Amino acid sequence: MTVEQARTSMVVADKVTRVFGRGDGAVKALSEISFTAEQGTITALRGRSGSGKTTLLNIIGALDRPSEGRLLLQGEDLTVLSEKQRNQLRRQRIGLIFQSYALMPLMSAYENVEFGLRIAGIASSQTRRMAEEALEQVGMKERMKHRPGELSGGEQQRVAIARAIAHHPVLLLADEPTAELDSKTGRSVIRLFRELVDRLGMTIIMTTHDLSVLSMMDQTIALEDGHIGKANEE
Ligand SMILES: Nc1ncnc2c1ncn2[C@@H]1O[C@H](COP(=O)(O)OP(=O)(O)OP(=O)(O)O)[C@@H](O)[C@H]1O
Repeated sequence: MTVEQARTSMVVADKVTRVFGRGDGAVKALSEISFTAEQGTITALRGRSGSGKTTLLNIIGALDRPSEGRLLLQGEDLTVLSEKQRNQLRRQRIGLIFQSYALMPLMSAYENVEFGLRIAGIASSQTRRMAEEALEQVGMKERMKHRPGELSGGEQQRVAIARAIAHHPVLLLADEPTAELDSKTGRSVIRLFRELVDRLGMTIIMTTHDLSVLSMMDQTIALEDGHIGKANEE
């Protein structure tokens, strides 16, 4: 990796190691993981349960810090930032999608997205326009008055995606975004990801167990027990 590459890539993981606990009880969840994700691409982190996917995603999303190694976002080393700086960076530049959607059941789709923007500190004069725009981008504007319980799993996931992209992040991180969906709906979520990449220039990193979506990725990083797996060499 040249210095120039490190500066221009969206994400650079440089020998990222994460150890939980100390002494005899210590667990090495990640061991010297290095990879690069370029702007405008979709990367899958795949591997069995316990292989370290979520731990790595949390470090990329500045929710956690490596024990050793560096994580660069747009050339900036996240590992040297204070917690306050990391929170601010996450609010401005990163969108997060969780497996279980994490939508508020008593709020409509629109209110869920708008609430997310308010929490992110967006001025109230802007939140309506930004929430509607995000719901439009995921094809949910017509159904935005519905509550999550009145929507299908695929539609709920679209609302969760709208909430994650409404503040215009450069990087979208998704933990098992297709796990709760049937394979057809799962593929349509990945097609939506592709549109976000092509139309908005977003960069997406997602974890998955789902082999059927891997052909739709630009890059797959296989993890095995916290190491980069042999599958990457195939
Ligand atoms: N906070 C923690 N404290 C201690 N050990 C942890 C912690 N978080 C993760 N681990 C351990 O680190 C390893 C990797 O876990 P991780 O959740 O990253 O795997 P994963 O590939 O995302 O699994 P899954 O697909 O089940 O979510 C596991 O052995 C796990 O038990």
